[in-house]
Order: sequence, then C-alpha cells, then structure tokens
Amino acid sequence: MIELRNITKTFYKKNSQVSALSNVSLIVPKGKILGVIGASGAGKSTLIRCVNLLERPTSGEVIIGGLNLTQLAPSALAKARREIGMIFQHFNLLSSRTVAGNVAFPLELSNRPGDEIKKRVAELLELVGLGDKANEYPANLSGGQKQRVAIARTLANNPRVLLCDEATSALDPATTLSILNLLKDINKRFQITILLITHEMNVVKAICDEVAIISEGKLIERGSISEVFAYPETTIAKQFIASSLHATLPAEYEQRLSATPAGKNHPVIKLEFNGHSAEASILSEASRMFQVDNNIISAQMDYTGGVKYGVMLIEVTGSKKDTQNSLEYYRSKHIEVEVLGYV
Ligand SMILES: Nc1ncnc2c1ncn2[C@@H]1O[C@H](COP(=O)(O)OP(=O)(O)OP(=O)(O)O)[C@@H](O)[C@H]1O
Repeated sequence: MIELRNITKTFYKKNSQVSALSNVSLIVPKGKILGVIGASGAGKSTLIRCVNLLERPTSGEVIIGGLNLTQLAPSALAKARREIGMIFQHFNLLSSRTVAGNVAFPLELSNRPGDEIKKRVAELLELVGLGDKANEYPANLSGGQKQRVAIARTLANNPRVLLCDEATSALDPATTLSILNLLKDINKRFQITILLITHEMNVVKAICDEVAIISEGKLIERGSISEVFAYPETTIAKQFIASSLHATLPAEYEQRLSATPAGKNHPVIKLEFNGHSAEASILSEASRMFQVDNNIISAQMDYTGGVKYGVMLIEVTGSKKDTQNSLEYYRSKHIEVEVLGYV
C-alpha cells in the first residue's frame, strides 16, 4: 500500500546542505502497521512528510496504492492526498471551530451535502468516543481528547493510509495507550495501513507489526517486532530496546553502591538477555555450579515470537572466584553482563 523507492532528501541552505534522507526504501503492505523509530534529527519527520509529498523528495519515488505520487500533476496529487490521512503531535485543530466543526471541515472541503456531513460527523465522534463533546471547543479538551478529534477528522474522507507523526508524544502514558488502542482498532476495523514515526520503542511494541530503525537519514534495520526485539543487530536497535525495558536500581541500593569492592564483595550485576541468550533459569544453574546466591533486585523480561528477552538486576553473594566464574558463565551463554557496583 505504501512504497518508498530510493528516497533521498537534501535540504540546501545558503552555504551548506543537510542530507536528511539517503536512499530510503520501504514497503508497508495493506492493513499493516509499520513503526519507524529513530533519535532526534534522524530524519523521521522528513520521511513521513515525504510520503504525502508535504516534503518533496530530492530523488526517489513514492507509490501509494499503486499510484506513483511523484509523477502526478497537482490536481491528481490533491485527489490522491485525500486518501492519505495524517495526525500530528500537536493535533493541529482549528481553535475557532467546535469539535464537530473540526471533523466536518474536510467534508465541507469535499463539498458534501449538509445532512450527510452531520450524519458522518456524529458517526465519527461516536467511533472515537467523543459523542458527547460535539459542541465543545478544542481549548476545553484534554490532549487525548484533542487527538481523538484529530483522528475523527482524518478518517472523515475514508483514507486508505494513515500517517502518524509522533501522535502520542505529547500525551501521558495512560492516554498514549488509549490512543494507540484506538489506532489499532481503526487499523483492524477499516484495514487502514498505518505508518507511524516515534522515538519510543514502547509505542512500536504496543501496536506495530513491523519496525524500521532510522539513523542519520538511513534505514539501518527492519523486521517484525519479535525479530528485532529478540535479535537486534545494530547498536541503535539495542539502545532503543534497552530504553523500553525498565529495571531500575531501588534508591536504597543506589545509595549503598560503591564503584569498587572496597571491602564489600557483593557485586550488583545487570544481565541483558536477547534471543541468543540462554533462558532465565540460567541463574539457578550458575547458583548450583558455582556456590553463588543470586538475589533478583529488579527485572523486566518479555516474551515475543517464542523467545524471552529483557533485563535483570541481581546481587551476587559468594566467594570472589565463584562470583567471577558465574559472570563468565553468563557471558558464555550470550548474556550481556555489566557490573554496576558493589554493596
Ligand atoms: N526544512 C528544513 N531545512 C533544513 N534542514 C532541515 C529541514 N527539516 C529538517 N532538516 C534537517 O534534516 C535532518 C532530519 O530532520 P527531521 O526533522 O526529519 O528529524 P527527526 O528524526 O524527525 O527529528 P525530531 O525527532 O527531533 O523531530 C535534521 O538534521 C534537520 O536539521
């Protein structure tokens, strides 16, 4: 449904040029959700804006539903764009119009009859759970409600594709989840293909079928959620996954932690498991083999596509030699081991 072929975008300034995208190609099949994740400045916004030609690529082709947008005349492009909805981080609602007025806006632009608009607006507001807010103004709504209005507005013309530009970045975690659930529901119900960009791996994990990682304007990794989470290849993918796992050291440990053993011989260890690592039962094995006790302080393990991955913070008690041997054993089982300090 969405195909980008060798997209390059260079911004030319007075005395310099910025290469925002180089040779990016990707495909999103009909009815699927692809998440593009990247750090600030990686090129995410430029990429998503190239899909509906809000930003014209310097070179390359954008094909939506078999139509090559890059070759269309302005009037045909305007028509094709109606099939591509977009929602933004800051909602972009018209503050002078009510909720119903905002949702009606694209229908008015398409010259639909008044009674049809009224019926469709009511239907859309019900769909996004705002049936009782039709006459409110955006200023009186919460962030989550504003995004629901924006979603209703973008669905008004029955788009086949929905582009989400950091759509949940301005929302708290609970509201983020409710908006992501709404997007997933829309995707399933209407078979709308979704391309979303985000800097949060949890967003990707919550609703995407596939993830692509962008860095310095290049797509550096791509795969199904379970593939990339269990077997990340690039350092950047590993960093994003680590940032979505929250195993934190309690404050009490943090205060007692010293950087060197200094008479304290219980190391606090961070263990990172990926699809290549042995199972978490490895702790019991190491305990039996090396006379060490492993006290789990905090852990977040996840399970996708038949493999476990995640992070664990443990305190190891045992002789210096046994402790060292147990750490070597974990490393030999493809678990990443980091000594955080000693307590
Ligand atoms: N209109 C523009 N003119 C010049 N340079 C631009 C323009 N838009 C983006 N850039 C540059 O292109 C690169 C990619 O920017 P882009 O906004 O796509 O990144 P991003 O991944 O969306 O970042 P963020 O998450 O911070 O929004 C950056 O170096 C940025 O400075």
